[in-house]
Amino acid sequence: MPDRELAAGAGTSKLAVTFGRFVRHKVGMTALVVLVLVILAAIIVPALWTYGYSDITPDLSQSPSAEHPMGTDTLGRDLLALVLRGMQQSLLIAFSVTIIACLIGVVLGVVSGYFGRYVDAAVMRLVDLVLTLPTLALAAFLGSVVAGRGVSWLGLALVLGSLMWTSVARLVRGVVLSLRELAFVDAARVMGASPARIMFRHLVPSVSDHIVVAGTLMFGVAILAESSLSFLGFGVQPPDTSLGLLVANAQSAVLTRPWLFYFPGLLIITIVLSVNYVGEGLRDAFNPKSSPTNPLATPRRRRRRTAPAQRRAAAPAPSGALLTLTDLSVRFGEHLAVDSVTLEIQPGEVLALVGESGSGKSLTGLSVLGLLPNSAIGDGSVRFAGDELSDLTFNQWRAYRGRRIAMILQDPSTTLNPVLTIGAQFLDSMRLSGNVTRAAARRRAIELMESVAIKDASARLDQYPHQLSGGMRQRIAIALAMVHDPELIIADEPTTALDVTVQSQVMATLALARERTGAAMLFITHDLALVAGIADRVAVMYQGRIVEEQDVFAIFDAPRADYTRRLLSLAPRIGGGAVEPR
Ligand SMILES: Nc1ncnc2c1ncn2[C@@H]1O[C@H](COP(=O)(O)OP(=O)(O)OP(=O)(O)O)[C@@H](O)[C@H]1O
Repeated sequence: MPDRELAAGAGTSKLAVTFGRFVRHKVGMTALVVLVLVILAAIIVPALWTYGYSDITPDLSQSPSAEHPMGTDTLGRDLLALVLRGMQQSLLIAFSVTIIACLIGVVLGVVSGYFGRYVDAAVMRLVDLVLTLPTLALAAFLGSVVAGRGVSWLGLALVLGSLMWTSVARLVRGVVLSLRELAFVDAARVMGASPARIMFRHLVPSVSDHIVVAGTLMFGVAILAESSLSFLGFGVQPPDTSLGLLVANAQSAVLTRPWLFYFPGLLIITIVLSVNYVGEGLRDAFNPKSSPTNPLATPRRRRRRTAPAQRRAAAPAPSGALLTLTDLSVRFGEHLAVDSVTLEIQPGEVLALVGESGSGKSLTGLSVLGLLPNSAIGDGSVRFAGDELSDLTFNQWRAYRGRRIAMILQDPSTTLNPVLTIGAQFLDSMRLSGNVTRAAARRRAIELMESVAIKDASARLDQYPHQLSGGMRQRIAIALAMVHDPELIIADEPTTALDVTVQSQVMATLALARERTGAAMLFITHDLALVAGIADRVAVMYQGRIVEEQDVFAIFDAPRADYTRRLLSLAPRIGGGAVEPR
């Protein structure tokens, strides 16, 4: 985990962390500087420059000189003054198009994603319809209508904006579809919030990063669209000008007076490339995991390290531990959620990580798989079988996730894909490690399901998760985690979402599956009673720190930390008796 981020992010908000990431994105930052310079030039220089864009000088068709740095056109107008005016108009139109398209796209996207069903179908058909329209031809037609009525740049921006919103609408709809089922939306509903409030107060801010990136990229497209329209004669009309119009006017003079063509052409390229690179930088800054080649995800000092294949053969950690966490910290702005956690798990060992809600257990587990939330800033070392994991790239992670380290999460109803049959989910998982025939996958899936006590496994393979009970779903999640015979299983509160009677069956299944494969396990729970039946060692976590770590017998017989004693006093006694280690 990038410690530079920790330094940059300590005591700062998510926005500041994102800004810090963007500032370190060299390409994005360089592009932003270029873009700002271009915009400043378009705003400031016309007021300082000797010539106005409509001034006629006696210097006809002059090549660049000290008097006219970009030369003059056939009418004697100074090209620098024209280019500056062209930049103003092109930037103004592109900016307006972006705002209009984003407004339409966000409103339709969020409404479509939130209401779903008929509303969604109607909006999506509208999107399809607009996508089938030949945008440029239609914009040319509408542009000529508005231009004919003397409508200015705003008319052109309205025409383009009303044709270019579809990508934003589809993006926002997709994100809202996945967000609307989350608990915070239900909570807002329960509090009596109106749909409009839920959409624009709760959902739109959650997609703001997507909107900013999409808007930036659209700005580049809008510059090109305006230039193309003006080039075709349907955009900005003389005596005013734009970059596209200047290029169009220079067409016939490319060989005789090339400066008329090169300067506005180069500016269009510069602006569009800069905007695109700024968009790329923003995307990486908002979501460092989004790009496998994102330099922010793999700081340079870490990229020098060996590839996973080489590291697999590397010597194990000196202690022989399978997993070693050293000084692991996770921070959200000023909040230190995990504070210098150091832990070891030996091959085949079960370490229980116990603590109350919010103590940092899940974040510790997620750190092992490099799956921290985007807003989290992590630091410290995670060594697995001698390999340092904290600096892997997206592709390098694939050698570990699901294959060598498996994770079982709290709620099987959300971890299993609701639209795939159980059989398809086994097949998908098995294909991670190479091609496997359907028949072979089916045989192995049945074997795995029987090993977690699923009766009638063959018939279950054709069912969907919603057709199974909660306990069955979690046992299938355990079987899925075992597909690749992982060396380490991270089980994060695997029974919390189940009712008490099913809990013990699932725990027994988990213990059996682990014993059968000999995998080590990090068992995360807030329930000390569960720990007794499965763990070899217990680490107790409180407010982000490990306050005690002992053998499972010692934890129950002679707890050292006050907090552990308090936890023990709260642990339920099955049948009223004491909690017994296994
Ligand atoms: N995405 C996030 N943004 C901000 N804070 C977060 C985020 N995820 C977790 N936290 C904070 O980090 C702390 C530890 O969270 P974590 O999920 O690791 O706790 P936990 O011990 O696993 O609790 P639980 O069993 O309730 O999940 C909590 O204070 C939580 O509020």
